[in-house]
Amino acid sequence: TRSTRPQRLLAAVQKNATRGDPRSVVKAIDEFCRYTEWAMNVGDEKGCILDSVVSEVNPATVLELGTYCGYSTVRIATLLPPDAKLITLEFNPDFAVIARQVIAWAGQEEKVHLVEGSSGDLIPKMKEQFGVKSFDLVFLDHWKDRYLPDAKLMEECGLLGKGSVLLADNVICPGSPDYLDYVRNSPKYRSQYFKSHLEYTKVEDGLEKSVFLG
Ligand SMILES: CNc1ncnc2c1ncn2[C@@H]1O[C@H](/C=C/CNC(=O)c2cc(-c3ccc(F)cc3)cc(O)c2O)[C@H](F)[C@H]1O
Ligand SMILES: [Mg+2]
Repeated sequence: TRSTRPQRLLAAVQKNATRGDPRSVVKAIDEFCRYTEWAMNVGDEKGCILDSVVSEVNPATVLELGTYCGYSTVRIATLLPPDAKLITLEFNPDFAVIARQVIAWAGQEEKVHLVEGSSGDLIPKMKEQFGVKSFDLVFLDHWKDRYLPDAKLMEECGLLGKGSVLLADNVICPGSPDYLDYVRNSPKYRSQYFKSHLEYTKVEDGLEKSVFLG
């Protein structure tokens, strides 16, 4: 039967990227998505904004919601110190299988813990099961209607400390209006919009960076 888009993306990585070289993995995916087949990775333009926020926060613990093929997982992991931990959640097993191989090709397995399951089920287990006290950085890139409920769930589970940073993809396209309204108007957050474009297109999109004030 016909291959899936993630399978074709992985094949492009294994064909064009150098094993153990994360930058070549990122470049191979961006070229595949720009010139062969679009896929919903954060991409190169928004990826640079992601990189600058990761470098600024210099997080010891990171949570990513929505691994997909592992593109942003690799971008983030590459910038983390060796003892830092990146937990990424993905509930589609077919995507998880691909993401694990992309992360391995980039040589980032040590820093990445890909957990299969739903954020709604796993967030409440972060403390006891993964020994996480709080997350220094959370990258939200899963179903857009789940950004708000999961942000509130992380608050309720005590996973956000003073200074924790939420960075959300796609706040314009496809958009997450209820989340945007919440973080921009809640006294618990200081929020900032980074205008950019939808990956590999000229359509407007952007990232919202929201610092939890505790
Ligand atoms: C709900 N809890 C979840 N827990 C674990 N994994 C999850 C959960 N929910 C989803 N996943 C997992 O996270 C991923 C979901 C990514 C969704 N992303 C998008 O839809 C998305 C869409 C566009 C887009 C823009 C314009 C257009 F014309 C078409 C598409 C652009 C983007 O950058 C996106 O990120 C994965 F697929 C799903 O299994
Ligand atoms: Mg996205």
